[in-house]
Amino acid sequence: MHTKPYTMINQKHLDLNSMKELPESHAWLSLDELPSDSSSTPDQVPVINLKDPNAMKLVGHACKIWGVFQVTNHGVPTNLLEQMEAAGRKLFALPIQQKLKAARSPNGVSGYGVARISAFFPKLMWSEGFTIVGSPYEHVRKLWPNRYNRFCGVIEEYKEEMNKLAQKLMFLMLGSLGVTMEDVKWATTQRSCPALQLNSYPACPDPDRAMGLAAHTDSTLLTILHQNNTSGLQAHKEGTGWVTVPPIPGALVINVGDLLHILSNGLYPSVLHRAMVNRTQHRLSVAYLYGPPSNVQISPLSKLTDQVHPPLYRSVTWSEYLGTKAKHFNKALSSVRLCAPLNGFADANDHNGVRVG
Ligand SMILES: C=C1C[C@]23C[C@H]1CC[C@H]2[C@@]12CCC[C@@](C)(C(=O)O1)[C@H]2[C@@H]3C(=O)O
Ligand SMILES: O=C(O)CCC(=O)C(=O)O
Ligand SMILES: [Fe+2]
Repeated sequence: MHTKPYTMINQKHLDLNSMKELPESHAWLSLDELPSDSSSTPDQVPVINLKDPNAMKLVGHACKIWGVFQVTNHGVPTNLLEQMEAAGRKLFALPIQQKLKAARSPNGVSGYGVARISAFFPKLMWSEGFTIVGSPYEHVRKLWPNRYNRFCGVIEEYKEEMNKLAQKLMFLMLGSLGVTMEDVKWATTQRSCPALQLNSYPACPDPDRAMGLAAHTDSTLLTILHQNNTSGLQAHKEGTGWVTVPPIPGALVINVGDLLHILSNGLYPSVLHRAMVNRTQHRLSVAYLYGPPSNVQISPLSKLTDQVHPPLYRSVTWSEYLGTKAKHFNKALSSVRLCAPLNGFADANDHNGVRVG
């Protein structure tokens, strides 16, 4: 058999860490399509100190205008963030054959694999991921048959801390809309079933033509993202375009997801975001995807609707919505929409298709 120019394990699982040039399967832009200049913008994603007495108002404003913001003084210990990052680094440093032992099955959610949204794009993304829903043990044991306890311990502790922060953020986000936690009983009484998504973006030989993770919105109520000290995350703002969300040591990025978009009757739009790659640095991120308990019906809060402001979305459960997202991807939100927007335009999320650059 002749030697291939890169390590191909199977069609979708190339060992990106060992590639010296960008294969066509991963080239999103051809050389003559490169954007000429990404003009810099003074518009910056808000950074909010959660100990600020004004935090609730600031969070509400950021959710309305951006759908994304960073938080400091969030209460998650820095050393836990470091431990989580180190654990992710160790996982992705394993040989590809080892990682594939914990591969996500075609219909499964947990495990190692390419971005789930890959199915909607003609090109592959320059990233690998590891998803954990529920207990991490089953999959992690396949990676380290004898030494899985430490990794799983970090995961459990991380989920615990992130859950506390997610509750605090829900309190601030809803509070800013004049909604109390009593109005949303499930938020305090039932436990949610969050997902943890570890993302790895190896250094890329041709970063201008590659895509780390294509533009998408999260299906969640909110997502808490930790990124290592390498930039790559970009958020889309109406009227401005793509804005880089710079890593700030110790800070966490908060995204508004589709379910909060629905719950807030469109007042807090879910943010379109993507991850770019670079030539020299390995980028890592860990997303805590927070949703409601899986079978609770989520619909626009009655406090936010009246005759002038009718509910814009029908009710859905998180599990139903994840199914809709898996099928319709960027059309999922508009597929549960009840009435057309007054201004006649489509949902802000309708245009996050194959466009890059
Ligand atoms: C609980 C969730 C939320 C998922 C699906 C499932 C597990 C992994 C999540 C992500 C993580 C990466 C982006 C996304 C778009 C993806 O492809 O997988 C997310 C998706 C969603 O927010 O819809
Ligand atoms: O790596 C990033 O910064 C983005 C990750 C992300 O959007 C996700 O996991 O949903
Ligand atoms: Fe995301």
